[in-house]
Amino acid sequence: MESWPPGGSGPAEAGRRLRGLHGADLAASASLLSGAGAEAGCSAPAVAAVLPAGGSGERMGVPTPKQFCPILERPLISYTLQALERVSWIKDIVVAVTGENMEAMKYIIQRYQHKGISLVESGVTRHRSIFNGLKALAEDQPNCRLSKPEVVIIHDAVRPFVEEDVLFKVVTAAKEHGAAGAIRPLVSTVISPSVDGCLDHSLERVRHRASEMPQAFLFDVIYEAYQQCSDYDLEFGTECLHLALKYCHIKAKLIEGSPDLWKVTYKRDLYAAESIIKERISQQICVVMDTKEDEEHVGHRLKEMLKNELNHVKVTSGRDLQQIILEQCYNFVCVNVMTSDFEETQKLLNMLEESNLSILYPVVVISVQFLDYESVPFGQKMGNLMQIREFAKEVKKTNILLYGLLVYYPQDEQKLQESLRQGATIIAALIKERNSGLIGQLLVA
Ligand SMILES: Nc1ccn([C@@H]2O[C@H](COP(=O)(O)OP(=O)(O)OP(=O)(O)O)[C@@H](O)[C@H]2O)c(=O)n1
Ligand SMILES: O=C(CO)[C@H](O)[C@H](O)COP(=O)(O)O
Repeated sequence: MESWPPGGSGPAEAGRRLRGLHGADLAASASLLSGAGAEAGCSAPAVAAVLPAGGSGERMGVPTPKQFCPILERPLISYTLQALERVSWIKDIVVAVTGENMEAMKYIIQRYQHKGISLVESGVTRHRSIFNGLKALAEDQPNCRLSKPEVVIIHDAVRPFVEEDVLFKVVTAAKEHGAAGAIRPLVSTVISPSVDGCLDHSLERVRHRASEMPQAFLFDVIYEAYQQCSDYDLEFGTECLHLALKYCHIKAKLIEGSPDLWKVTYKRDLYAAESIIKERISQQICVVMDTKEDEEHVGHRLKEMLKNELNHVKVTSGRDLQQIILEQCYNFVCVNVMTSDFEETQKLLNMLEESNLSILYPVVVISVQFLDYESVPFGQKMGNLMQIREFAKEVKKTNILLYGLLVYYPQDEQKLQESLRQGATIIAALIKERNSGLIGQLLVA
């Protein structure tokens, strides 16, 4: 059985999971859930999640249902699954998809190595899809391989940025109150039009909230509500918390959620989601050198320049590459001062390929060479460096984006400073943009 509070597995995983959880919240919730014994790692409530993913995404206005739209070449739903499956105390995840998309969903699970996912057929409305997911978890179903959880999380497949802390809060609150859901302040005021298209009345914005996801329920409460509810509710309802109130008299606890919980609905939301993901995977850059670092070293100076250029980003040295890969750093700058080939870059690429790091996100590798006209003739240098195109094509197959950067290395200190600054700007742009159209290019600073 999983230990509670969450985060009881391997150190790297645990570190990742616990980010964003606050000690006081954890302690309070742990004791709330289980009485004494929080410090000893007491038993967790059995928690499962149901993800409705059977919609057609009409408002998105593209033929592909939005949950399958690619973001950095990976379907949106895979990000949501990733966010839920990394939470160790969620035992089962049930995804409701249309029969038509069942095979595509199976492929996504296999391709991105998702674990603990069960599929059920969705219904013609969101409520019906959720009900199908709940049925799969209920005890009274024949041939059911899933076990009935104490608490069930309901979360839209198209809300990829759900964090463990909000899941933890809704589950904890559901255990106490029977139901709980994330809310956000309203962005716009809600008004009611009359039949003639004129304003009937408007709501006082500060007194209302937008209901978001995730929501969590005692399983028996929400299952009972779905069993009791009318066809009208199943057809036109949009709020699970409302069903718990209407049919089980449960007043849901409302939990303040983060702005990233919004539901991907329109095309612009895909662009926003892509930007958030790019931003998140660009927070750490590992600089690998082909020589020992010292302060005067041109590679070291480039690294310092990079730190100045990206002052919110963690720039580390690649001394322990295995560890850095394990910590999920997605950006590598391979600085070649002593050599003018790709030996070091190739070693790094091999390690990355073996690690499978790039299964979920594109990994950027920038191979930096210095151009000193006085020691190596330009033509000879270029001849070597053009091989980068072939390497780049090869590693692109495993989702590694390889770029080349040639930094001019003049004797004049001021000019050198300028080309290092330019190099750092190019590196920052390549990492931020992750443009697969530019792979294999040799950019010059
Ligand atoms: N019959 C349906 C309809 C919706 N959903 C899911 O419910 C979530 C939230 O619904 P919504 O944003 O409305 O999705 P769509 O119905 O696909 O979008 P639209 O209303 O624009 O058509 C989505 O993950 C969607 O796939 C579902 O499982 N089954
Ligand atoms: O925001 C929500 C919480 O209640 C639901 O995600 C929303 O109601 C889904 O409804 P629709 O399918 O109409 O977008």
